[in-house]
Amino acid sequence: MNAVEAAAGASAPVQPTSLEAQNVGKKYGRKPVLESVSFRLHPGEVYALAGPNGSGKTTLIRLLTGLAFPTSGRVLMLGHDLHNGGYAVRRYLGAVVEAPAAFYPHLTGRQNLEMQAFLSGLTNAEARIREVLAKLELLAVADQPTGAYSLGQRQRLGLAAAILPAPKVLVLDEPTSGLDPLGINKVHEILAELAWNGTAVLLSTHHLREVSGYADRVGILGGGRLIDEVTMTAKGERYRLRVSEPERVAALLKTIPGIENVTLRDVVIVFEGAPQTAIAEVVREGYQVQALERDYFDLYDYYRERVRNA
Ligand SMILES: Nc1ncnc2c1ncn2[C@@H]1O[C@H](COP(=O)(O)OP(=O)(O)OP(=O)(O)O)[C@@H](O)[C@H]1O
Repeated sequence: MNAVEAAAGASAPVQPTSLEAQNVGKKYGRKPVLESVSFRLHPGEVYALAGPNGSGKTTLIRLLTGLAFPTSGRVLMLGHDLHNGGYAVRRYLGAVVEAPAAFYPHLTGRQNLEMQAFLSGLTNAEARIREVLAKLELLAVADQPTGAYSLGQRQRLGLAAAILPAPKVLVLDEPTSGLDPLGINKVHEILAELAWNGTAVLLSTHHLREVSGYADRVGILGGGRLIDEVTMTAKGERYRLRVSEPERVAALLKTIPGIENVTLRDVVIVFEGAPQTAIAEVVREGYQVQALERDYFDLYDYYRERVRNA
């Protein structure tokens, strides 16, 4: 076992971080496109990158996959510096950058995957190729030249090629662009399943509501900086409260131990923590409670606010 295999966790008791950006920056000429971006991704986690057009998602993905060099900082894949000596770990990477991926148009989908398998050193890949074609619902067109594929079919073949060698790290730039609604769902299902089986998945996306169902963290890029990182699994239970004097009650709630992140949205108070504690105190202080309900976290709303206020 060589050092790379050891780092990839072949028999090591503790798996290293799958993918890590450490203060990554990128300039084109004098223009900074990314500044000091840091995050970590572990095996089995899904990290979604969101951000407005031009915020730097594709640039970051090019750096994370070794297609471009950072101007500052470094990228670690499976514990190795991807741009400095750690080139061999790329064999554990599956990626689609600048989708849809390019294919030989005169070859069929299956032949393109056979070529990919050969280049990746996969032997006896026939069954695996059939498996990924079935997973991406491409068996019906598998023996047609890819030059005749629709955008959505090429997009799905790109993902099939990326997952063919069962990568430990999967990085995808907008894998659902150009897909119909059922295709979008299918791709998200596949990514969730891959993560469930241990693959670390990073994707850039504009489909916030879909990824919020299974992403562990969502990084929000704005103007080349990671302006926020939302941990989806740790989202506390939140409540919406309507009362007679919202501003005073919001101020009161902020003083109660265990009640956190109190905000006022117009006349509605949103807070995290035990609702019984909050209501008991509000009533004791003589305010009238008009309504109390669960506030489900909406990543899209949160993102809109965050980007607007960045
Ligand atoms: N090769 C390049 N040379 C100069 N500037 C570049 C280059 N590539 C990207 N940029 C600039 O970097 C910024 C970020 O671009 P990038 O494509 O990474 O954004 P994005 O978030 O992926 O956008 P979109 O959502 O539209 O795909 C843009 O201002 C873009 O013009």
